[in-house]
Amino acid sequence: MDMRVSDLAVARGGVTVLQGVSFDLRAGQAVILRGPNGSGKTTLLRTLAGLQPPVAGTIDLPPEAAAYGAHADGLKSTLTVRENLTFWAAIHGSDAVDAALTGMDVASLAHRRASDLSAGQKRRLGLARLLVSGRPVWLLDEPTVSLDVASVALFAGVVRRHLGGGGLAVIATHVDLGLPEAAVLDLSPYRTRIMARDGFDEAFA
Ligand SMILES: Nc1ncnc2c1ncn2[C@@H]1O[C@H](COP(=O)(O)OP(=O)(O)OP(=O)(O)O)[C@@H](O)[C@H]1O
Repeated sequence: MDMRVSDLAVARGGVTVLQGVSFDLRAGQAVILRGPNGSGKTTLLRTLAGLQPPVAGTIDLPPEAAAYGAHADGLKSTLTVRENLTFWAAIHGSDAVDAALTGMDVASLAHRRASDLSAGQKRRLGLARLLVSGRPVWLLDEPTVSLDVASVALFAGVVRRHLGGGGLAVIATHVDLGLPEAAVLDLSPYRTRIMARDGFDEAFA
């Protein structure tokens, strides 16, 4: 599985925020997206995930290949941890619930309702969803928000194993994940002039 992004332009609220974004990822490779707040990282990830169309350019990636880990954890609050993963496993036709519970260290919380978890525990459960998706391309938006140092390291290990198994990852993050093997793509040069000059307040006024 390869992913090729060519000359991509993406928009939010009708305003083009990034243009001319190109990168290639092969099996086992990851890229970290960097850029200041409001520079378009989430918009780019949403576009890569097929949630919104590009303004221009191409994304060579079948939408069903990608798992999108959004800012929000997307949990079913009334279901337990195990039920949440079982729900997603059924959707993806996966039997990896136990592996996901262990992988993101939520096995001891398996019978707790998602609504009763701490922010960091919810985030770990949200990331465990990636493991049951079985999808090769992970598109992750600030995956380590709310995670403590140990959980960031755990997550880095999960990503590394995913890459080791031939997976791909595109990760927007402001923190150092401890993945030195990942390429870094600074989005600043691709910000459109209106975004770079006026900032988002003006652009969306
Ligand atoms: N729903 C929306 N409607 C209109 N504009 C939006 C919407 N959501 C975000 N924007 C604007 O689109 C631009 C890009 O936002 P985006 O969320 O992609 O940036 P980001 O790089 O992910 O930021 P952050 O680092 O703060 O998460 C920003 O100027 C933002 O204000």
